[in-house]
Amino acid sequence: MAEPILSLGGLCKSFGALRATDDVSLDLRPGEIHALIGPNGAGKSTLIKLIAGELAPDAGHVRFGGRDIGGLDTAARARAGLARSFQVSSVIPEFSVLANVVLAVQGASGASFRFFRRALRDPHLTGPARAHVAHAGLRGREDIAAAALSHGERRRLELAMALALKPRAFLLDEPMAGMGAEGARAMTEILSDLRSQAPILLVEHDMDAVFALADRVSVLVYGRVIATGTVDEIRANAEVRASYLGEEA
Ligand SMILES: Nc1ncnc2c1ncn2[C@@H]1O[C@H](COP(=O)(O)OP(=O)(O)OP(=O)(O)O)[C@@H](O)[C@H]1O
Repeated sequence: MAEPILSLGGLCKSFGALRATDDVSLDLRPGEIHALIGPNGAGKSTLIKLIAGELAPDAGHVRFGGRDIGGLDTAARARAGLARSFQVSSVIPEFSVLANVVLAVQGASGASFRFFRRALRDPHLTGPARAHVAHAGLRGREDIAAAALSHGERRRLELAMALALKPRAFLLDEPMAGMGAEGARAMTEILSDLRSQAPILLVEHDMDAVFALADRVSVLVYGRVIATGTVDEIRANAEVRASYLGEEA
């Protein structure tokens, strides 16, 4: 089996007396979508923050690309290839889709922003930017101002910008949130393709999307992983059904 890109071992985080993360160990392997599900307050967002470096664990480790990244701050983790999308966004609303992605490509290359007009004509920047736009499902929307995009398209733009960082793994916190059925279906297709670029740790409440996408699912309840398995295994798991999915699953 391929070496995991991301692995968590014995992670713990308490807020006062509350154990939000309780001895969590799981991993993310190349090419997969690993979904993290669980009831409200189960600790999903806390876990994502521990991985991204926004919170420090009380115990345990986060390994990424074969090394312990516990000592790295959020920015250093992002530079190392851990892409966290849909939370912080540097989209410039007045700029076109392509210009926003060109800026992201330019930023990722470490170049200065002074010659932005020239950047928009530089094929070394526009070539990759157009490819990221296409991968994120926005082909044909390159010249539209970001401000004019629908909510779902804006998320796709953020994905395109995240791709510019050449991520080695995605942490996606509720990418379907606030989308209608059509938007969620489109995003499901995009994420399905995206896993070939970099594996995805996906926190999502939309169970249709999770069951359609996930190669593996981990179920968090009260900060603990109560089960990890394929979609079929998770649907058949009596403890999961009792504590989370209910009988309709
Ligand atoms: N900064 C904080 N200080 C105190 N308690 C916190 C803090 N952040 C989270 N919690 C608590 O930790 C628990 C886990 O919260 P978390 O947001 O990680 O859950 P979640 O699974 O992401 O929930 P949801 O599905 O509703 O987004 C909750 O009981 C929450 O109230």
